[in-house]
Amino acid sequence: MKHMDTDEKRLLSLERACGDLRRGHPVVVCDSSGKSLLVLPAEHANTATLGFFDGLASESFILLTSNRALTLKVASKGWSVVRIARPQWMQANDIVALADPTLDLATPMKGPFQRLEHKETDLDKAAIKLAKWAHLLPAVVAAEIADAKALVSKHGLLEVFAPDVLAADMTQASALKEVASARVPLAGSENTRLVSFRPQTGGVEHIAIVIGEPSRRTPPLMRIHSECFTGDLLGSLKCDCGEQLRGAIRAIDAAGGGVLLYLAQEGRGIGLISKLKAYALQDQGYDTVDANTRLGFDVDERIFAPAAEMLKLLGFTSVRLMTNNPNKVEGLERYGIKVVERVAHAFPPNPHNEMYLATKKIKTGHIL
Ligand SMILES: Nc1nc2c(ncn2[C@@H]2O[C@H](COP(=O)(O)OP(=O)(O)OP(=O)(O)O)[C@@H](O)[C@H]2O)c(=O)[nH]1
Ligand SMILES: [Zn+2]
Repeated sequence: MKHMDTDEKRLLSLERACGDLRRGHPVVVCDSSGKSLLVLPAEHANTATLGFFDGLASESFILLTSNRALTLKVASKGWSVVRIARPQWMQANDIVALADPTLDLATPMKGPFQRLEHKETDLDKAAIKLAKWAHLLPAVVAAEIADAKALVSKHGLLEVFAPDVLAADMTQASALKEVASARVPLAGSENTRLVSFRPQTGGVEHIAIVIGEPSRRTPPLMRIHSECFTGDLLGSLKCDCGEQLRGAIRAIDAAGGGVLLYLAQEGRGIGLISKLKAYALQDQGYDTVDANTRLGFDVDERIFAPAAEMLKLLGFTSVRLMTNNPNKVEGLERYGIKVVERVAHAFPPNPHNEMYLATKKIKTGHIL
C-alpha cells in the first residue's frame, strides 16, 4: 500500500466514516482515555437502523446542538452539545422529528424532553461534528460503549478519533493540493484559467478562477464565493449569489485581472439538502438565520482556511476582497492572508430576496 502520512490517514478514516453515516450505518468515535461512543445520525433513524444500533448498545441517548435544544425548549447550560434521554415512547419517527424541524407540522413534537446531566465532552462534540461533516442534520443517537475494539472488529464498524474529527477542517485545508488546471473562457471574462484543489485523500474539492494574469507583487482584486447550487446554477431569486458570481467575474476582468475562489461550502457550509430544509422553514416564515439555528446549525458553518490555503498555493499573500461580509475579511486574515481593502459587492434586491438581504444587514452584520 502506498505510503500515507498521518494527516492523510486521519482524513481517510473521516471520509470513510462520513460515507457510513450517510448510509445510516453507525460508526464509533473514540478518545485517548479509551472512552467511545456509538453514533447513528438521527435523520436516518428507522426500524432497521435502530434495531441494528440497539443490538450493539444499551442505554442510548440523543445528542443535540444547543441551538436545536433551545428550539425544543431544553436548557443547554451553556454547552454546545447536550444529551437528551431516549424514553420508551420515542419511536424512530420521533427521533427523526427531533432532528428535523421541517417535520414539526406533520409530527407534532411530543416532549417534554429530558436533558441528561452530563457535561459536554469532546466525544459528544466530535459526534455532532461528524454528522455536520457528512452534510447531515446535527443530531445523533449515541451510546457509550465499553469494548469498542471488539464491537468494531466483530461488526466491521469504522472507528474515528475525536480529536481528529475536531481538527478535521484544518487538516483538510492544509492537505489541499493543486490537481488540475486549464484555460476555460467564461462569458464575463475570456482570459480565464480554472485551477482545482483537492485534499490528498479525496474529500471536497474547491476551484480557483484565475482571471487574466494577476501580479503577485500587488494585492489582486479577489472574491470568495461559497457554492450556491440554486442561485449560481438555477438562477434562484431567493438569494443574490448568481448575480454576485457573474458580477464578480465581470468586475475582476474589468479591473485587469484577479482571482475568484469558488468554495464547496453550499448553504454556508450545511450542504444542499439541509439548505433546502432551511428554505422550507423560510416558507413557514422563519428568516435565514433562524432557519439555520432551528435546524441545529450555527448561523454560518464556514471557515475560510481552505480559501487562505488556496491563495497561498497560488502565490498570493494579500488581497483586495470583494465582499459585504466582515466575517470573511476576518476569516481570511485569521489564516494569514492580509486584506488590504474590502470592496463592496452588492446588487439591487428583488421581491424574493429583499427579506434575505435585510436579514443579512440586520442580523449578520453585512454592510449593505
Ligand atoms: N443555510 C443557508 N444558506 C444560504 C441561504 N441563502 C444562501 N445561502 C448560502 O449562502 C452562501 C452565500 O454566501 P456568499 O455570497 O459567499 O457570502 P455572504 O456571507 O453572503 O457574503 P458576501 O461576500 O457579502 O456575499 C452560499 O453558500 C449559499 O448557498 C439560506 O437561506 N440558508
Ligand atoms: Zn445563493
